[in-house]
Amino acid sequence: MNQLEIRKLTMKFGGVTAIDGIDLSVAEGEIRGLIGPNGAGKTTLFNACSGRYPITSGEIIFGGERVHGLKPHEICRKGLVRTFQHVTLFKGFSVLKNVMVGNHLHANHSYWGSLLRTPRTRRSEAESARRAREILEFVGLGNILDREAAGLPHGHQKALGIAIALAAQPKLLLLDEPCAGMNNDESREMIDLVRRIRDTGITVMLIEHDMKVVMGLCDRITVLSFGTCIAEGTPAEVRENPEVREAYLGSQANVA
Ligand SMILES: Nc1ncnc2c1ncn2[C@@H]1O[C@H](COP(=O)(O)OP(=O)(O)OP(=O)(O)O)[C@@H](O)[C@H]1O
Repeated sequence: MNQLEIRKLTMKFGGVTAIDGIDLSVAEGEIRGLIGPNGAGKTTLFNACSGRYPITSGEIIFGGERVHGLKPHEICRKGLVRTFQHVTLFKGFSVLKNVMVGNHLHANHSYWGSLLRTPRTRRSEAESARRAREILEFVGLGNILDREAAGLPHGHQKALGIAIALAAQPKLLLLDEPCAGMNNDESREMIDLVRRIRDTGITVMLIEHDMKVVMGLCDRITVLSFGTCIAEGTPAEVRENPEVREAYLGSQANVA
């Protein structure tokens, strides 16, 4: 079943058409890659799906429900959760606290409960800490719970960004360049993490410029160019597609 259906989506910024009538569907349980030369519209598509920017026209259907027009936190609560290319952490907080803040979205305590620290709130906070530990264990940061987020190496910051997103209990996770700026070892760990996330039943759509990562990790790939979808298929199909090769000619990226 398709979990995400984007129909005739158009996104305009003043005179610039960043997305021009795109149709795209993502099946439950797949890892989908979104690639394309600089300025193709990839980030704009993520921003549209997550409610960051209002859409100009078209529809975004998630789990059978229209989500365009909803606020970012409402979309997030429905299970469509994104990470950012540049990790946004609460720098002064510990690793654990960062994930607990992410958890808060689904926490089961009221404003007054938080203020008065009622027994129910304390139970709920303990549960939130337990879940945060579990998620951090899962992403490989279980041994640095008390470290301050600001001082973490790049690979760990990226993993923490994903842990925060996982705390929001996604059904579909949008990952913006998960391997950007990583060395080979960090990239390998990230690829393994994305696969394990999918194995827990979460669908993944990711933007990534590193073709080795995209081709090795994704079940299917959608290729954007100048705001339109020029190809979609398995990594092998996309690699052989002449239009895709043409779109990348002259750019630094190589559809290896
Ligand atoms: N907030 C905005 N205001 C004006 N123009 C924008 C805005 N966001 C994106 N654009 C324009 O929309 C087009 C698509 O940009 P977008 O960032 O989505 O591309 P991209 O495929 O993510 O590129 P990159 O790989 O370089 O990140 C570009 O021409 C960009 O300048």
